[in-house]
Amino acid sequence: MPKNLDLFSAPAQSEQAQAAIKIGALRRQLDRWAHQYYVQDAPEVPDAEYDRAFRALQALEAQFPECVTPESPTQRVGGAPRPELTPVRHAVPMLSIHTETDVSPAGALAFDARVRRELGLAPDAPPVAYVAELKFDGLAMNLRYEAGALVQAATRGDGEVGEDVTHNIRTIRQIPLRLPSDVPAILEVRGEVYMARADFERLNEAQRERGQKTFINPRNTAAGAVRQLDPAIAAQRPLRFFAYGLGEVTPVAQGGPDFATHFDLLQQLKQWGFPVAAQTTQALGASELVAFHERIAAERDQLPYDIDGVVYKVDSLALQRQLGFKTREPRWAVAHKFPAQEMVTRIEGIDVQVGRTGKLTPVARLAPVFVGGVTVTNATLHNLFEIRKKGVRVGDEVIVRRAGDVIPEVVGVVPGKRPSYVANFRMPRQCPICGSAVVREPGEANHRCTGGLFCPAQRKEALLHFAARRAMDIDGLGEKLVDQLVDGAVVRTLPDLYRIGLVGLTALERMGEKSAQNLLAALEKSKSTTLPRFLFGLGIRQVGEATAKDLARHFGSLDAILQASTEQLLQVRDVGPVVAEAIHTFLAQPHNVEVIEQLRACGVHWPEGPPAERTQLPLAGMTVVLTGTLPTLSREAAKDLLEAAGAKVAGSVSKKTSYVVAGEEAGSKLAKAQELGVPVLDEAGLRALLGQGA
Ligand SMILES: NC(=O)c1ccc[n+]([C@@H]2O[C@H](COP(=O)([O-])OP(=O)(O)OC[C@H]3O[C@@H](n4cnc5c(N)ncnc54)[C@H](O)[C@@H]3O)[C@@H](O)[C@H]2O)c1
Ligand SMILES: [Zn+2]
Repeated sequence: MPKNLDLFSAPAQSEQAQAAIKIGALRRQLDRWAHQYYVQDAPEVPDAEYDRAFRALQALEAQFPECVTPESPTQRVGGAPRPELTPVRHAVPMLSIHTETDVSPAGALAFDARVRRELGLAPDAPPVAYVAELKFDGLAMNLRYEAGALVQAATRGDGEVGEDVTHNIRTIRQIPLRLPSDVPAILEVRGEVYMARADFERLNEAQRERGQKTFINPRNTAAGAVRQLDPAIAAQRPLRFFAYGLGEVTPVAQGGPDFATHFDLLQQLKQWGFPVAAQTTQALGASELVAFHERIAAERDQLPYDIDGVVYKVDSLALQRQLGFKTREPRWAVAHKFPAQEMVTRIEGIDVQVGRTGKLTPVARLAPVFVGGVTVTNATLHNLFEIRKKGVRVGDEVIVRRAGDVIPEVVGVVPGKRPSYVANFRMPRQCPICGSAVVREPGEANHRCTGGLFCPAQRKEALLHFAARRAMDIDGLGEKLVDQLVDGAVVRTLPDLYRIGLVGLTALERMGEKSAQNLLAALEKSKSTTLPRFLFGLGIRQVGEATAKDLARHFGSLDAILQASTEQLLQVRDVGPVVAEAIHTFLAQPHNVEVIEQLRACGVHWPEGPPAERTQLPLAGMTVVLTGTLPTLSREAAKDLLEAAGAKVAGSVSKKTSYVVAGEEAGSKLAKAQELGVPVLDEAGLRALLGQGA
């Protein structure tokens, strides 16, 4: 195409005008995001998204330097301080750090090359000494000590003026309030306040249980806590600290410390009682920086806190001074990032998974996204309430977080990107695995499958629970064997357990004839049980050992329980509406009743009696304490017998104790009984009391 010289006589002009429009748009976008991030502690987009726009702006400004203004986000640090907090002017500005976003070793090579060039080093000059550190993902803090006492803690703010947050920082145990006597008169320690991942997960778990809004990530949670007005709230958020540098310090001429290297300075900080990350190390030349980056990238998931990269600093403080600063960043340091732990992607669908305990978890199917170093296609949405709170719908662009070995989760929706109308997600009313009714108990955030024993998703858990010592007490039926039995389709439901024969068992891998015989004997023995153990073993939600005992005592027989209405269930001691409803729902599922009938048909049996309402139990009102080892009865068995007879079994002896049953090696409880004059029985005496003869 021939050039039209007339029409394009001023191409630079229009190109620049176009660039100016783009620059304006990027700055507005970045300013909005930075406000949400730095001032509100509630980012709208992941860092990777912010960084991309930031780099686009930097590239345009590099091309059109006349468009650069001091207000541009590329020329400034952080965000405006919160007006409710007292402003603090930093004695030494708190800067940003130049970021190498190239996650390959090239990032370190580029930094080393720049340092060498700026120091005017010849190509054959020896390698530069660096310190390699972790880049903690928290918020920067300046701790000012005067005469060894913490007098002020301030955030970075816009780098010149930060916020006074001393009231909150005092609640962080890792930050010393007093320093040893050898510290300089003025000492400002700089470092990062952060929240450990496990603490963050626990905090969110608690929020979820209370049906309250969850936090997006540890960084913003830590920043939000530090910038609270109320120190009580900050004190409830478990915050931690790592030191990585200094601010103002008493000058050498006035007796201040004279460090030669950054590394020496960090060692001194450690001595004075500040936490310094163990990974911090000296590194010689670009090759050792690359090795550090690789090593930490591999360790990153195992670290107990989030890092978003590593930081390299020129070790010699003299060389640092020689290199100096650019507008917003030192020339002697660089941040070398790792793959982002939060990314934006689209939700293509929402599936529902059923866990081992019957909990239904909505899981987002995602357009594949590279996050936290792996490609992620699914992320948990936790439960229906989380979905509603976050306003997540299919088709939405969402922020996905994957940090450490925590399962990837959807933390929020990117606003303003929703496609045309999409219906709200609904929980299925039937379990997607077994078709049983799905319920949500009052006050619970989670939906659950009521299938219990019948639900394949819950089979292994149900079998283990049934076999447990306090339930049917099937010796030798542990996790590994249950896995084998279920995975090999040998056992589908509880009654199948009593149908496996020697042939079926010895066919299993690693199962010798002797162990098979032992298991069969244990199964046979378990058939003779008690009603409370059997009820507990069924794994009905809300029915623990104590409730199982109350139910058995109250109704006397299984059939009476099976026929009980919710109202009748409510008459049982300690059974409230939630428990009654759980029992009723369980027993209303025909397949659960079927399992019970089959177990009885297999020979599982227990002594039954008349309901407690009509007969006064022989030991009602008595309190008995067990101590020492009885000749034939186990502690559990003695307790079962006593409770079945209406006695209460207590853990300590008092004046109100009716009897102490003492076996061999009885200790202080026996002594106490004698001291208080409480009657003491041996096993024979116990059996007599129970009316079973000696
Ligand atoms: N998601 C958003 O909307 C949004 C908005 C604004 C900024 N951001 C994010 O904030 C970051 C940019 O902010 P920045 O200018 O504060 O730079 P930066 O956070 O990338 O680097 C400077 C900071 O690193 C921290 N740091 C951690 N370990 C350190 C160590 N060992 N030595 C020294 N400093 C260490 C300090 O707090 C320091 O202030 C980017 O990651 C950006 O993505 C995100
Ligand atoms: Zn189910």
